[in-house]
Amino acid sequence: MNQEPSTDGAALRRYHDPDYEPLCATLADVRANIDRLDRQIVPLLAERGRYVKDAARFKRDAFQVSAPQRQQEVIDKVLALASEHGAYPEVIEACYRAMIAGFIAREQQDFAGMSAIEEKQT
Ligand SMILES: C=C(O[C@@H]1C=C(C(=O)O)C=C[C@H]1O)C(=O)O
Repeated sequence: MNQEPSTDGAALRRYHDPDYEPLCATLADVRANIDRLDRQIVPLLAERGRYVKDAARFKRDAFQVSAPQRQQEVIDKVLALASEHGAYPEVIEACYRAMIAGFIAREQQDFAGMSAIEEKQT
């Protein structure tokens, strides 16, 4: 029978690593911290999305909206940050690839609803 874990009981397992320092006494405490971080992460993603929207103003076509070279730069940059902060690199890469795909889909929609500004002749 599948059952969700108890949130208020004591730990049921331990890590073999003798240096592992537990963070929380209960799963409820773990989840309260995850919820606290999610409340910080989502507003940051909303702000990131507003900058992605603004980026569309500077582009000529769908290829420029996609900007694959910049995408790779972002992945490389966040993998370096992951290493600096001890984050799981495969999780960070998967999150960012999914996130950028979502942002580009939105940016393509935004782009389609814009009109070009006539360029001044010099
Ligand atoms: C925001 C941009 O547009 C797109 C979105 C990106 C992102 O979410 O980081 C990166 C490159 C582009 O695919 C940009 O060109 O900088």
